[in-house]
Amino acid sequence: MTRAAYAHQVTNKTTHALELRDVTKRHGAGDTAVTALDRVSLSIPRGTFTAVMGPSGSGKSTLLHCAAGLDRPDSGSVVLDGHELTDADETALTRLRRERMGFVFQSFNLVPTLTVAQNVALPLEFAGRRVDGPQVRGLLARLGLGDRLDHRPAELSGGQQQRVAIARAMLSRPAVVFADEPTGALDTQAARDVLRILREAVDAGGQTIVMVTHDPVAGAYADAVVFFSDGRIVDSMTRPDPASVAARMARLSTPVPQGGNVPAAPIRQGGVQQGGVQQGGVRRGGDVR
Ligand SMILES: Nc1ncnc2c1ncn2[C@@H]1O[C@H](COP(=O)(O)OP(=O)(O)OP(=O)(O)O)[C@@H](O)[C@H]1O
Repeated sequence: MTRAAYAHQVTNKTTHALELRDVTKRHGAGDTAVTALDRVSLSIPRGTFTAVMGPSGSGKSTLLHCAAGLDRPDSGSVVLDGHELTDADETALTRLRRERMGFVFQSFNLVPTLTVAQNVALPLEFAGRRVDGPQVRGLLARLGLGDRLDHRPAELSGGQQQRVAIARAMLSRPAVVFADEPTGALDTQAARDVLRILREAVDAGGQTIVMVTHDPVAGAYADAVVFFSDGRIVDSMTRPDPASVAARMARLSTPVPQGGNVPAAPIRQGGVQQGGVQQGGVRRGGDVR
């Protein structure tokens, strides 16, 4: 999908693949309780690539876990592909994860005893769905792994293993692919290859990707970057470039001087809408909860 089509699509609210409304999640109890997500609202249109960034401990993983039904929010709503996750029981959540979500992790999480082709087919087999052999081979060939079908993960480079994991996540064309630091364990060239593949999956394949990353270069491959700090969305950026993302991250990571305020970048409310990451927390004055 072109960026113009992306901008057009966000005007239609029914096209959201994922919607979080006022999601709050606390970890622990009593004096040691941590509010990892503090009334977070976020809408992700279908066919878009969103990066989630922020300092360590800002709530990114908790967001991903709540969005994928791996963690239950204390309050608020999570709707994925039209299904409310917060009401669903464990069986329903497992089915939703198998049928409508794909996952890509930093550490690839391939099964070492299975071949590349078997790893890619595994989620469909778990879901009891027919595996289309030519489709698996075609997908792996497009990802440059056509001659690696019968290899085991240990016989592949890190970049190749991550491409297998991407094929595994995308084979069933899930409503949302969640990627948690997908380039974190890769060298620069392999990371670029993986990011290009993710970008292509959105542009040519119409996939929806939500990616947590610390890397401004990776974030710049997305259509929009959402910045977290202390469990809240504090900014977003459309058409990101590495320098702007790095500058914003640097400001978020700057410790607050005693009695002082963190210098905040102006929130570009129009830009938020255009980029398709719609935040329920945008107030009239343009600041974000
Ligand atoms: N299971 C848990 N029990 C207690 N506190 C937790 C738990 N998981 C996360 N936290 C706390 O919640 C806050 C948000 O954590 P989270 O892992 O979501 O942050 P993050 O932005 O993903 O961090 P990182 O970039 O370091 O992975 C942190 O203060 C963290 O210490």
